[in-house]
Amino acid sequence: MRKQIVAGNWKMNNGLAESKKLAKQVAKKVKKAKIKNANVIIAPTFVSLAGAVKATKKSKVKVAAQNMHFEENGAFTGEISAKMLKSVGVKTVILGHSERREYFGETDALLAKKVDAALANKMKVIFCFGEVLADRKSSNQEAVVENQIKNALFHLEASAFKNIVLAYEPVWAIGTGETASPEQAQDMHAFIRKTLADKYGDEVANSVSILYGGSCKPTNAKEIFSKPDVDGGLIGGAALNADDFFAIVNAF
Ligand SMILES: O=C[C@H](O)COP(=O)(O)O
Repeated sequence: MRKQIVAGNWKMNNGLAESKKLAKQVAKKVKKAKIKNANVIIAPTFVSLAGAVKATKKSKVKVAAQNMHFEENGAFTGEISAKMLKSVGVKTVILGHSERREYFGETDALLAKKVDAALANKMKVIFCFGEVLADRKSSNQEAVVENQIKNALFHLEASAFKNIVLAYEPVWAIGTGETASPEQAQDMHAFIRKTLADKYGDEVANSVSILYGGSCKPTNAKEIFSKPDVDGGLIGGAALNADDFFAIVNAF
């Protein structure tokens, strides 16, 4: 059975104290509710990772980074490597978020290198992709998504997918309040699974969790998560409030 996952991407929000507080609140709620069927992940900024790891130590909540560099160390001012993330207890990293692609020029080729570095360091990857509004309007969304996946991931062996979670995030739905409809999400997730199956076979395709991201809220999560190929969510704004985030976790 595929893992059901709800991951909160805190983006550039919260200092250390707020991050520790929110991490503790999430951990407490997950523990109290004895959540078994959903894997819960939070992704604070780099400066709060160690604090969040400590704050969630006795819970099942995992901590992820929002980005990393593909090199181990060296003259890369402002960057953080996989080994550094692991040194503070972080074993999961979000790669390919549309904000990284748009504002920091991250390309599929660069992302392929980051994915390789994360996997070589035995980290888990939440790999994001998705089309912009113009692609959707021109019915080009499947071709765009297929290329993003192929370019960054299809050099990998099938076994690598044990450590990869995919996150489909239509850019037009991120932070806009405009969610993809459950049907749009399902159609795309089924297409993504077929793309994987064509290359790696059904066993791999059916084992990879595919998350939906983009204005996912307590009010719409249940309907989106009820679709057969949607295995959870990558949550932005609603992950900054413990009650809202937990309501989404509880949507399973
Ligand atoms: O990584 C999370 C996504 O960008 C979704 O953000 P949002 O829930 O604020 O739309």
